[in-house]
Amino acid sequence: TGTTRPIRILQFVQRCAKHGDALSVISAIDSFCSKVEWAMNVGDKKGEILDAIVLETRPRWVLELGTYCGYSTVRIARLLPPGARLVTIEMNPHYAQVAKEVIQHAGLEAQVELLVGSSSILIPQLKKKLDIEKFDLVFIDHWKISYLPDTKLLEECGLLRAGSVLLADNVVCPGAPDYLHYVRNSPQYQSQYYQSYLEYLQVEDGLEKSIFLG
Ligand SMILES: CNc1ncnc2c1ncn2[C@@H]1O[C@H](/C=C/CNC(=O)c2cc(-c3ccc(F)cc3)cc(O)c2O)[C@H](F)[C@H]1O
Ligand SMILES: [Mg+2]
Repeated sequence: TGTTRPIRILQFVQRCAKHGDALSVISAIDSFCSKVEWAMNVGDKKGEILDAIVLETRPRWVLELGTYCGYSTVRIARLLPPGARLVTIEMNPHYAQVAKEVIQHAGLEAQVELLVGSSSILIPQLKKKLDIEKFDLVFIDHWKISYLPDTKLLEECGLLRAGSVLLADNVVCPGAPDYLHYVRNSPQYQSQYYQSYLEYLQVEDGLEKSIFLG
């Protein structure tokens, strides 16, 4: 009984962050998760690398796998050019509801399409459902064992184009070894590791940026 960690994060955001101010939502979550309760958000250090890659990519269509509480959803959506859209997939309805309210508090609901369901079911439906051609940027942050199968599914569904950027969280901790081997050895990808730290801790982690070559 009682609340869940995502609910406690949402309550802190609703109490301490200014409605419509994405930066205050981001810093409220980082403050809560670094001082009160750790949570698996990409966090402030890796978040700065994520921000830089969103800005350099200037994406029109972004896909996020694993919404959780919506922290990285807000980080990405706040940096999108007008008309650009972020599709985020979350299979846990409780997490999805929390994320929906976090995204609303940040005032970014117009830029975000939050889909509740498993990526393996929803990815093949995206072209039909959302009139999408290809994704310019994919942020991968769901179950680590699902990174590789879902990357192959994106390829098979024709959702990547030459130049599409995949950005994967946690390639060191907890790690995604089969995914890392694939993107670093496949001739279809140009891959680069960005060393950083696990969210809110002094443990190494990093992001892997992989450009699909088509
Ligand atoms: C498989 N298809 C899915 N489709 C839609 N939503 C999904 C799917 N699979 C999961 N979800 C959804 O995506 C989320 C899952 C995120 C998993 N993330 C982590 O495990 C993760 C773990 C650590 C970590 C590091 C050190 C340590 F000591 C303990 C933990 C750090 C991180 O940054 C992480 O991202 C959500 F929970 C799940 O419903
Ligand atoms: Mg992560």
